[in-house]
Amino acid sequence: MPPALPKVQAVSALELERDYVSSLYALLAERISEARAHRASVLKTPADSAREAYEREFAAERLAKEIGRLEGAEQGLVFGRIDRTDGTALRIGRIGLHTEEADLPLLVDWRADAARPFYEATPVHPMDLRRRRHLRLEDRTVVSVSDELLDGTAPTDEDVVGDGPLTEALSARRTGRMHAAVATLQAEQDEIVRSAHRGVTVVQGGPGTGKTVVALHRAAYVLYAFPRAAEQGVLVVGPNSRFIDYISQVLPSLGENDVVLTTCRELTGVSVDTVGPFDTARLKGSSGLADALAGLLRVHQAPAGDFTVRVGRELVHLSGEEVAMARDAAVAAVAGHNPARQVFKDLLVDAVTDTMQRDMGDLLEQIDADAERMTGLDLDRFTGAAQRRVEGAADPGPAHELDLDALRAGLLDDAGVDAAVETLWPRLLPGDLVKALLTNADALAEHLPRLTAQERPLLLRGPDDPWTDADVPLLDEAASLVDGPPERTYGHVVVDEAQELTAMQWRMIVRRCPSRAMTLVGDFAQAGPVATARDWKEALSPHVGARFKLHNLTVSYRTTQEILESVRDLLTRIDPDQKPTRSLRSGESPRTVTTHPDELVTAVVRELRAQSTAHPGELLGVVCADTRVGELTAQGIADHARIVPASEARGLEFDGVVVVNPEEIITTRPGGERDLYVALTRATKRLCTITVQPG
Ligand SMILES: Nc1ncnc2c1ncn2[C@@H]1O[C@H](COP(=O)(O)OP(=O)(O)OP(=O)(O)O)[C@@H](O)[C@H]1O
Repeated sequence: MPPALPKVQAVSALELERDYVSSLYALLAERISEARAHRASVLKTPADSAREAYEREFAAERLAKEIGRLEGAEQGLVFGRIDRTDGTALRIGRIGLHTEEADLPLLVDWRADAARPFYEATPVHPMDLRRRRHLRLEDRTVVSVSDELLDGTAPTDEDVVGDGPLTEALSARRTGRMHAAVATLQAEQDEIVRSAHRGVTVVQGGPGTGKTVVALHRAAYVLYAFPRAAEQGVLVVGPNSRFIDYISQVLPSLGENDVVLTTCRELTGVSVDTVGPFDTARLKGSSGLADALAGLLRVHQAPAGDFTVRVGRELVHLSGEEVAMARDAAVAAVAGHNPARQVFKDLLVDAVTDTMQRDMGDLLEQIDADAERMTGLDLDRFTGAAQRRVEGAADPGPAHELDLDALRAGLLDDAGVDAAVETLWPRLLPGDLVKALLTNADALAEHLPRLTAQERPLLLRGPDDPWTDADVPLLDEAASLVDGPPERTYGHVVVDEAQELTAMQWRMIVRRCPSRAMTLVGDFAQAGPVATARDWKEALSPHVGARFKLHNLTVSYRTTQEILESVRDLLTRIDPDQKPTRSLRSGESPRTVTTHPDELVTAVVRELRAQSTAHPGELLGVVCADTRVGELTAQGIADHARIVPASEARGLEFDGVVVVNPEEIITTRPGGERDLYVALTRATKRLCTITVQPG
């Protein structure tokens, strides 16, 4: 018989918390209806001018965001409570809630400084806490509480010392969508999330060590704690749309809807749906392509030569030196070929008017001098005095002065001048620049001299070939060279699975983050075949030198100890320097099933059936070689589990995973052992590998 007392304690603590939490929900509902009413009244206000209409829209949009923020926080609104040794208590939740009457907030936002001890206090450093309490809610009701006593005192009637909430969170069933870990963020994660460091933060760690958790909570923290960065916006970049979908609910559930979540492919708005061969993609990812595009651009910026333009009946000539001066000044004045073209044109027109003025002056002086020589009269004085007598006007100045402003304006509008400028400095489209490089073997040879003769043809394409994935960063590079820096930049950029980025993709990302405030998380042991860097230094040094702060996460919250052990040899092969990760969890030993090639699908179905019968409701994933997806889908595997091509498995997780034909995963893409390592580390509970025995 369990002792009666703890049960009574638990019920009373639970009821106490239930009352408090329901009053918080009532307050939240009030805030939401206030915001809705406010928005409705703003929208009803008549606007007498365009400006007023704009202001009204702006206010309504701000209120819509506020409503979204409040609604987003509804699920699991409150999850913690800290009791200080001075007897005061604070409730910790997804957002803060205050009333004017109360001195202390009724609910403290998890990112507020006051909430820090909830994450960081330990029995060794209790941070003036007596107790940390976790609340678990279902819908809007507290269903359990669990306390940790931190000051060494013995539990009293009001404490409920139970199973760790982290263990509970980790063993919960997966849903196919990532959830916020805000209630159980661990101290080593919290330290990174809450760091005051504004530069580049790098987080590395093995599979399941919470890198994505840290990245997303960091994004939410930045929005809360760094108002300038928040104002400029936060961008989160992930490896593919499947992953973006997987993480898409985390930030809204933390009350943050204002983050742009995207992939490199979608960042530019160029639409592509073709993936090129790996060798080509890897070459296109190298930074040499940026130099090549810049080099090729210079060919289109008055590389040499003089400039002659017809003005009326005159031909005006500028020397090669004058043209070069205008070119250098234009390039220095403004970023982007097309904007600089305008400056170049202005400078040429200035030079033309100067030349005309000079020539005209010379000509008139020559006429004056000839006339004086012949007549002995000072013609300037003579004509000036005569004119004054006629008009009664003041001295109009030297007779040879031109109306320079009118001349300049006329030249800027002149089609002939524009055509002459166009031959020296043509207007360009970004795609034209990329095509000019990739469709021309001579341009490739000239601008990519370091590539071997075998490599260069891999880059050649036909003028009408569709753009591929690997062309997107080239088009983006070309856009920045041609039109100047991107219009939309961000105050903070978060990159997940950052090991996947090529040098050209890094350039794309960094270009959008002028402040270089970034949180980058990844694991180079999981790098795919196109990744160009082998470590953070190589990836980041072109952009920030050695100025980045590196954190290591060493505890896996996903993968069981047994699974980690089963991939240890593989890890040593693909990344011998990587420190082994330890897991908080243990579970079943991974299993291997061997089957005949013709029986592969049957074996997969049998395994999935067995798993779903033994563990109903659990989320199952089948990871296979990309080339195998079609067959498994056609055979109805998707009725039992999610089918994930190995190339898109990074970052995802399932309760149970079936890895289909590891040999095939290894051989389908270059560096396939890394794909296999990723595939084998996706399960939270159960891993089964189905191998094929030839013949
Ligand atoms: N503090 C935490 N509380 C609860 N769950 C956590 C915590 N930290 C991590 N997890 C869970 O552990 C799992 C793995 O976390 P996450 O996906 O962030 O790891 P990762 O390092 O990004 O993995 P990968 O290298 O495979 O991309 C997720 O289900 C996540 O929710």
